[in-house]
Amino acid sequence: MKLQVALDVVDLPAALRLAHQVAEHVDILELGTPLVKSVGIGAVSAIKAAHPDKLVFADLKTADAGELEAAMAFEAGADLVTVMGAADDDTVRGAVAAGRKYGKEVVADMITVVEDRVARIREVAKLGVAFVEIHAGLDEQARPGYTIDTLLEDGRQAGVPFSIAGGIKTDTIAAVRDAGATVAVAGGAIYNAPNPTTAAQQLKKHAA
Ligand SMILES: O=C(CO)[C@H](O)[C@H](O)COP(=O)(O)O
Repeated sequence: MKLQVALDVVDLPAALRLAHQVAEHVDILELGTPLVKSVGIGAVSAIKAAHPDKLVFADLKTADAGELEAAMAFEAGADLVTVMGAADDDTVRGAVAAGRKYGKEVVADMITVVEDRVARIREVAKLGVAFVEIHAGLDEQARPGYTIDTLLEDGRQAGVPFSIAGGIKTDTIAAVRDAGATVAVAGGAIYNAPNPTTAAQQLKKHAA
């Protein structure tokens, strides 16, 4: 299972600093949606230039104009880009078409899809995405009683390649691996840690 760090900071120096602190222990460097909105698509190029040996993931969460937005990320140097799994099928198809053109990959982010999630995961998988990200966003995580258990159960049932995002920590990452995820995404557990390097190292260790 790969470890993906979500660089959920809002300025480029902070993103470069965090990437530098954790790169040794992670496989994928994700530019979080707020970072891209704050800095612009050029942030993708800056992270890729600093870490050409890492997969760079642009979390655009595209909701429309899939081909155009995915192409922007790939032109900037992204290896993977997200499109909303809740978007129109043609938006997902458009992003996938851009992926084929650039030889890069598209991930369907299932954030906000809660009802019939397994059925929608299977539908978007057929549209040609590399994998789906089964995801509880920060607002959902903040609700009382939140756990990642339903994400893991849907991953087990879906029967397609998936990643998990939703507040993964050192005490839950092994369950993510055991559910069969190809990628575990961790944001807050790393960027909120007193020592992000140690946090990334510990997550990688618990995922092994
Ligand atoms: O895309 C995101 C929020 O929409 C986050 O990057 C993702 O949820 C990972 O961060 P965390 O581990 O803090 O949940």
